[in-house]
Amino acid sequence: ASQSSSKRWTLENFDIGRGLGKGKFGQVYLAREKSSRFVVAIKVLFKNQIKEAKVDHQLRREIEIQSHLRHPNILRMFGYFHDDARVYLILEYAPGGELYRLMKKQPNQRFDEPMAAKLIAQLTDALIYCHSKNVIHRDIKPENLLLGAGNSLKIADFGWSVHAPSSRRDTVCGTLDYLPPEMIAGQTHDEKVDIWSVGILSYEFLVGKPPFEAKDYDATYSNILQAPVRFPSHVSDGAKDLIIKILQRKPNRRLPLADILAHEWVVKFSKEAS
Ligand SMILES: Cn1ncc2ncnc(NCCc3cnc(NC(=O)Nc4cccc(C(F)(F)F)c4)s3)c21
Repeated sequence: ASQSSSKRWTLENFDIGRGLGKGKFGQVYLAREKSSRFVVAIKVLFKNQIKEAKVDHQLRREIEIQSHLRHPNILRMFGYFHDDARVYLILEYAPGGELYRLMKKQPNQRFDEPMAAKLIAQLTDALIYCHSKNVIHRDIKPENLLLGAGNSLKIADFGWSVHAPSSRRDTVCGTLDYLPPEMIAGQTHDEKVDIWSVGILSYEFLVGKPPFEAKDYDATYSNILQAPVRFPSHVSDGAKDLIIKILQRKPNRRLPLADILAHEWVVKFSKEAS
């Protein structure tokens, strides 16, 4: 396995299987390395699209950051290779697929407290590890969360990750729902942006939609900056207490990741079989 990070891979080393999903920049395929028969996922990115979007520096940073991360709740990147038109990311295969698909299949399209707490604990554990390496993910949202064996959570796609602190220059693309006030206001930000995302996801796992969701970009933008968080009546007091302590607009007031793991609601429900 040591050779895997330095070895020169080519497409000929793999049998390519079914499509696993389609991203903005390319498709992901199930694949098997021929000599070892090891199953992986391969994400194919088109060089011209990467250049057009001026994100090649982000891709290089992702590959660099991912090659040093090792955690059970972070999807591994085993290596990459490229040909004249495409870049191929060799990734750990997550047999449970995308988390949001599992959530949509649940009754009321939301998780029960034991499942939600288990996912939150794993996500928090992975982020404690990232932050210990001075890496902030910055793009924690259901689309970037996959499920490994036993519905274990896997954070994927470090395409937006940076070393803290950072003052993002690239424009935000896609949904605002998971971004904290300081990022949408284009201010400097640090690893506490990921804590905010844990709060947003905790709400979404339990309610079925993110707290500041609105009909359009401007309404979402203003909700993130000033709207109070409102909870449906089925959300327990313990869960409400946790979410309110995380979704603090001032980054320094947010519950630190270690305190999220130690919160009584998380401790109580992440141990229960779901
Ligand atoms: C769907 N699915 N089901 C099972 C399964 N198993 C494994 N993986 C899956 N999906 C792929 C998950 C990803 C992991 N890392 C990624 N990285 C990325 O997509 N990076 C990236 C893209 C475009 C542009 C940039 C750039 F340039 F802006 F930086 C960076 S995507 C699976």
